[in-house]
Amino acid sequence: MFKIQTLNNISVVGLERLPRERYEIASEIANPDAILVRSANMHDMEIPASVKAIGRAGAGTNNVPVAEMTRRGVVVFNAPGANANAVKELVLAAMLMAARNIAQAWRFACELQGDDAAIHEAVEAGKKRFVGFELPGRTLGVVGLGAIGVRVANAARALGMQVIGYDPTITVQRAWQLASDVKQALSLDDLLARSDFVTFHVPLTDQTRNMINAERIRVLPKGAVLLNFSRQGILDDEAVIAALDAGHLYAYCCDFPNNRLKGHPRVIALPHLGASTKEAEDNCAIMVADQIRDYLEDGNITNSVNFPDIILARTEGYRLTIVNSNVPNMVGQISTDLAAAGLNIVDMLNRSRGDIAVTLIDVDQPCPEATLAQIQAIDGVLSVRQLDA
Ligand SMILES: NC(=O)c1ccc[n+]([C@@H]2O[C@H](COP(=O)([O-])OP(=O)(O)OC[C@H]3O[C@@H](n4cnc5c(N)ncnc54)[C@H](O)[C@@H]3O)[C@@H](O)[C@H]2O)c1
Ligand SMILES: O=C(O)[C@H](O)COP(=O)(O)O
Repeated sequence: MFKIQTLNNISVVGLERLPRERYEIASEIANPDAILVRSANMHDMEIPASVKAIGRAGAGTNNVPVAEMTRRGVVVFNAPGANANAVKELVLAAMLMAARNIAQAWRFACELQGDDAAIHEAVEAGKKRFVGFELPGRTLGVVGLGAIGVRVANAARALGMQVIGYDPTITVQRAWQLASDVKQALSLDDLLARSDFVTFHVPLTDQTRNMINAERIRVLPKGAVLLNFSRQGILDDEAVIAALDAGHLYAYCCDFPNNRLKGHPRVIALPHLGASTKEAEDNCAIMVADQIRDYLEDGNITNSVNFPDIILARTEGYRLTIVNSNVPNMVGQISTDLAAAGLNIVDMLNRSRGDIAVTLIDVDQPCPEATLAQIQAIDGVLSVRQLDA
């Protein structure tokens, strides 16, 4: 029986991928084998030694102590692209809300007083305060052309906007998906100088934290709109508010309200709704549940943010999953221990990523506890598991 701890609400259709006869799932459970999480902050929690895998039912893993988990041999999965359409749709909605002053106009309409004739009169007198502008011909700068950024860029092209992208580490797959008339910015400043709207779709890292500060905002044309549906911390909120107050920025739309942003007349701050659609929640939960199950039951790894992909079809016999440092002679030492125990290797695969390597070994008989302990004791081995036949 595998034990799964959930730190946030995870869609039921995902949890149903983990059959009840093999999985016990609860928000509080002793010695879990794996943790399923959305945005709960795991940096300050004690992660039990029993944990072998963490599944982030979403994209960003900045709430998970990934480096520490790597040192412990714990695989961290996410659900790349599973919520990208949901975020794209919210970004488009926010662009339209900013361009047409929808939040301010709606607030105005909600506060109208008097009988219907008085309201009608106030509407016709007041609507001139909310005159907006249209999107075709305006330029959208997209920073980060991954699963979300590419979808936003292509949708903006379909709305008649000019689109410029900036992503120094774009993958070949994403470059293929991008509409061919999306222009490439030479640098972040090049993109900022040419954009009426700028939207950010990068992970929060030491490199992206505060990538938009007061100096960078000055590079933007007057009247630009910034959109942050990526993470709090990528833009310097104080600098954004100062630029809004000075009239340099037209509006700021984001998914991360705080005391400074909420209530500001030129800020549309939503309550982290980017991935909050039924479709996205289901997609993310299904993806990570399948990945966790494949790892716990068969040692296979897909969509990990810290471990290599490794997939070895299960045929017969017993499987060992070994996580070790990516240094010479690990496989040699492991096979020597197996040979000494008289075990025959039926199939084997080794994959590495950075400092970490994973070895899957299928053997014809169960591996004795003493041999497992011997392998675990090899310098550089982080974890050893024997999986059921
Ligand atoms: N608001 C929400 O609910 C919500 C939902 C999903 C994702 N997100 C956030 O959006 C981020 C992006 O999600 P995604 O699914 O597109 O991820 P992704 O990994 O598919 O794409 C991220 C892209 O950013 C690029 N990048 C990294 N550093 C960069 C830099 N300094 N400059 C320019 N580009 C850079 C990468 O090369 C990659 O192409 C997530 O990490 C998460 O923080 C928020
Ligand atoms: O990185 C993500 O996928 C989003 O921020 C979604 O977070 P959520 O799962 O808490 O909605």
